[in-house]
Amino acid sequence: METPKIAQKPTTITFIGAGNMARSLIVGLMQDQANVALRVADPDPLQLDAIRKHWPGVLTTTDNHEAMQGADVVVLAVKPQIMREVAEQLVETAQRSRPLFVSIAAGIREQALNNWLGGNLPIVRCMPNTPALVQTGATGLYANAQVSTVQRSLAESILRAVGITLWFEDEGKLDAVTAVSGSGPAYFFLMMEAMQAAAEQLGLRAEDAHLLIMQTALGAARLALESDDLPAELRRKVTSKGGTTEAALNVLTEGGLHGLFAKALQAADSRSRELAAANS
Ligand SMILES: NC(=O)C1=CN([C@@H]2O[C@H](COP(=O)(O)OP(=O)(O)OC[C@H]3O[C@@H](n4cnc5c(N)ncnc54)[C@H](OP(=O)(O)O)[C@@H]3O)[C@@H](O)[C@H]2O)C=CC1
Ligand SMILES: O=C(O)[C@@H]1CCC=N1
Repeated sequence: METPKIAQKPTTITFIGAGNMARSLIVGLMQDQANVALRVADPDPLQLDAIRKHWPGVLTTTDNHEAMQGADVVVLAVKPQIMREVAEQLVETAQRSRPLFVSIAAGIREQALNNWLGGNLPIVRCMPNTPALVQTGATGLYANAQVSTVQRSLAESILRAVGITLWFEDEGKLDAVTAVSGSGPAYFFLMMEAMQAAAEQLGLRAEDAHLLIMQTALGAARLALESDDLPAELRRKVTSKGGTTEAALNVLTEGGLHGLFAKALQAADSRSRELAAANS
């Protein structure tokens, strides 16, 4: 006879804000079939309708306070520029119910957020990325001193349901994480766009170019992840002396690709710090 499973109470997770990043996390979590009950609050009823249509089990509301009632975890997923206004409206509910807050906002420091929410609350700051949508996300996490061991595991299990996680003991490192993996998918998408345009200029049909580029990106990422070789060695293995790859790579290096990436990531890191300074 099959042993009956002990039904565990699902963890209630409330999302404040149902934009691009929150939806990636929500879809990833629903696909993971984790034992969670999701609630989502957003001012846009159309946004909420779209979520309910796909996931009828998700409770949606335009009222942030209602969504927070009895939640174990509250994910703050609004733009950094409006985080203060949103958080200050939640003080009463936050101090009464004291859930674990998880902020995904770029730049906003834990100390500032804690002050806006009334103080002395457990807060995990994290920097996820949109590939969470297909459970291939990468998230950097930082916990303040009020976060218990159980809450730390809880935050980690939520983000691990949609990809890999990495803890940082120094909150300042999250600016670099934002520049590398938070914004990172956009760099690869831009490269795909550029390769697509170039491939079409070479005479390939759009759909053929698209398929070749996507599979090559996937193959390169999987190879780099699974191989014992570092990317530099994998690159060398593609590059025959006097061949086609060498011709292309010369153009990219002479065009200053390394310097461009250094400047681009520096700009993202600086912007994250600026957002922190403007909201401290
Ligand atoms: N996009 C990404 O790849 C990543 C984003 N982040 C972070 O995630 C956060 C959200 O970014 P993103 O998803 O891109 O932005 P979006 O603008 O797509 O999402 C923000 C959502 O918050 C809603 N909102 C506005 N005001 C309120 C309010 N008072 N209460 C509840 N919800 C509200 C917005 O509604 P409306 O549109 O109607 O104003 C919108 O749906 C940011 O802090 C960002 O730094 C972190 C990692 C990656
Ligand atoms: O562009 C942004 O500010 C957010 C944070 C990382 C990705 N998107």
